[in-house]
Amino acid sequence: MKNIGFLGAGAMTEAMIQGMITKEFIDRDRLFIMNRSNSDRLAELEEKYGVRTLQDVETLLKHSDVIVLAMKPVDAAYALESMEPFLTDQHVIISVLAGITTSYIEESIQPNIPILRAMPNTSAAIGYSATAIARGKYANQEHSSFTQQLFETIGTVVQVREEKLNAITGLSGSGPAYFYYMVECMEKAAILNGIDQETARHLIIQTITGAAKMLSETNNHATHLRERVTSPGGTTQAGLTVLEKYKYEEAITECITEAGKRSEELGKILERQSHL
Ligand SMILES: NC(=O)C1=CN([C@@H]2O[C@H](COP(=O)(O)OP(=O)(O)OC[C@H]3O[C@@H](n4cnc5c(N)ncnc54)[C@H](O)[C@@H]3O)[C@@H](O)[C@H]2O)C=CC1
Ligand SMILES: O=C(O)[C@@H]1CCC=N1
Repeated sequence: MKNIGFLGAGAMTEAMIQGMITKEFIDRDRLFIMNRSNSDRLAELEEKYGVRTLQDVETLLKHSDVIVLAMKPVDAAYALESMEPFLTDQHVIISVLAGITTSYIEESIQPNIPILRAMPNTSAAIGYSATAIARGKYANQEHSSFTQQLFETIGTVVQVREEKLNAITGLSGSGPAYFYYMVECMEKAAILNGIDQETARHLIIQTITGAAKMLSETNNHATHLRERVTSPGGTTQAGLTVLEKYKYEEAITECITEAGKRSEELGKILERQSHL
């Protein structure tokens, strides 16, 4: 059994540890978390999940076989630099950082350390992440399998080629936020139309959950399911016509494309800074 150390105690780390603990993938005392500065946050995670928290990178690396990079992409260069003196050929690194390539990480640290890049999402907290993983050049099948097993404790996993990961980040890494935004808009619209917030919230959540389950459990295509809701000349058609008028498809396409481009940009910014 391996020990897992997290650098970064933010939203994504919390979602991952919550999922792993709930699914009993690993004993709590095999999880080590460190943060750059916020000791209140570490105390909060320790209290909530019974995980072990640490203040310095040397101790974290000493205790961990697998290191999960979970700071903001902009903080990655400093994090890698601080890890470098304490890394050994026994470590495996898993990065969930948007946009940061495995080759950037490989070049920043001593050679031959296996790097896996993963893009989960925050639904990891309840075991519903959609995670995509790719391996860097020093990672082998065994490393991929371990990483897959790890992320399967917090949802589903697909293995992809690394060049797909920026687009996937825009799609499913950021994806939950698009649905939350839609729910926010639907709640506001419901209230505007005289429905109280509590009733609206219940109806919307059940509707979105039902639609997701129809997609996954009936295996029908979204187009077919949409058509079955849409009676000719009925209410749905009236609503969808407005979405078309406001270029809904174009908005969604641009949203996912831009998010993916931003992922690529985040990686490039760091690479440029490192070459300065
Ligand atoms: N939030 C999300 O939905 C997802 C986030 N990600 C990726 O996960 C990473 C973390 O995202 P969040 O948790 O949302 O960010 P966050 O801002 O909530 O947390 C990042 C944490 O890392 C800490 N940190 C910074 N430098 C550090 C260092 N050198 N050593 C240790 N800790 C350090 C910060 O103090 C902060 O608490 C990002 O790179 C993001 O691209 C990936 C998938 C989904
Ligand atoms: O917004 C972000 O940059 C991160 C990456 C995917 C989801 N959240």
